[in-house]
Amino acid sequence: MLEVAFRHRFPGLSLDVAFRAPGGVTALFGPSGCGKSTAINAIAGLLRPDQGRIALDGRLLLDGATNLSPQARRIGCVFQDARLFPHMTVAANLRYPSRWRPGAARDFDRIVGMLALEPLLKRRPGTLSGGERQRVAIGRALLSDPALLVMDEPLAALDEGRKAEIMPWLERLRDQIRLPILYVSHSVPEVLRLATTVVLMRQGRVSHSGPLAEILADPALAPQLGAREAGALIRATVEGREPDGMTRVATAGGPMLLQELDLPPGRVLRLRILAHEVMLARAAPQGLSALNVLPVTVTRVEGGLVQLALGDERMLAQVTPRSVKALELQPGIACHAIVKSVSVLPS
Ligand SMILES: Nc1ncnc2c1ncn2[C@@H]1O[C@H](COP(=O)(O)OP(=O)(O)OP(=O)(O)O)[C@@H](O)[C@H]1O
Repeated sequence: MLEVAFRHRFPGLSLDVAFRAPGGVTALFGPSGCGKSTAINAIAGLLRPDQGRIALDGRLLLDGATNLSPQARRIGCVFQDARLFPHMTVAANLRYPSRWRPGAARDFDRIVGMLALEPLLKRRPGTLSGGERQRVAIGRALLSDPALLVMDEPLAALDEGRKAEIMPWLERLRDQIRLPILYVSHSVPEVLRLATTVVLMRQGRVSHSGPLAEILADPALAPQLGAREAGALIRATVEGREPDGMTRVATAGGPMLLQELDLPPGRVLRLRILAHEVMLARAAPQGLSALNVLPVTVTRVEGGLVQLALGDERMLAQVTPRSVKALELQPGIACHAIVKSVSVLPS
């Protein structure tokens, strides 16, 4: 568990940042200039805030009397620009952290294998692609034997192809190494794929934080995430294949049909249902082409965004203010959510 609380004043911005990051991937999300990099720098020991307390797994990194050096904090950093040493080979870059952490050398082969760095070892950073450089930067951060990895927009400088190349490595870090990661991003798709917890920042402050699914299903937070991205993430379990090839899944609100998925029964998935792909009806609709109609109860209405309870999960529907009135949508009203399209994310 990372515990962060600090204040710092820059000429144009006063920061007052407080949050906790449990295990898994915590995404620090917010508009440009809100203070995300400053928070990362304070945690990594690259900036001393005016005041504050930062602790990692109960180990004090910073308070009025303590200010551990970046090396002593056991935090591996990966930035947007890989920040490799240009005059050193990839192997020498990777071995660099073992100067102050001799134990890290033991993990060299394992991490080189995991990130498929073997073919790059003799090359210099200038000869690598952006994606390869980031993979080396991730390897170097892991070889410092960190207790936490902080990544400040590690994919921002890469094109879509290179991003797609790196993403599975990040998922492996999360799922196989189980290293806690603090991940700064502007990108909702990245956050959706990687994060377990989200910390939303605005103008130097944390406005909200919580589990990813909870943050996504909060209609009041949709403007901060981007209106087009408003929508929920719900769990589903593959049940089986229908005779026409469609896949039947179980959700908290009952069964749903998805396009053909080559996945065995029992596999757990996450379904991304965008608010503008959901229509609401007070009576059970008949003669619809949409396949998925789920019984839901309205839990909140914020403007045109309606939060719905689907069993113990929450989803969102985007409707017009006129429909809110016409359907008399208010908390407690039972209705039917017609889901026009769903995208499937791995669990
Ligand atoms: N060393 C500094 N001196 C003065 N102001 C600074 C300094 N570092 C950052 N700032 C200011 O503090 C604010 C927060 O910057 P920060 O880099 O933390 O934002 P950010 O959320 O990471 O932005 P981005 O997403 O664009 O990287 C900005 O207004 C920035 O100009």
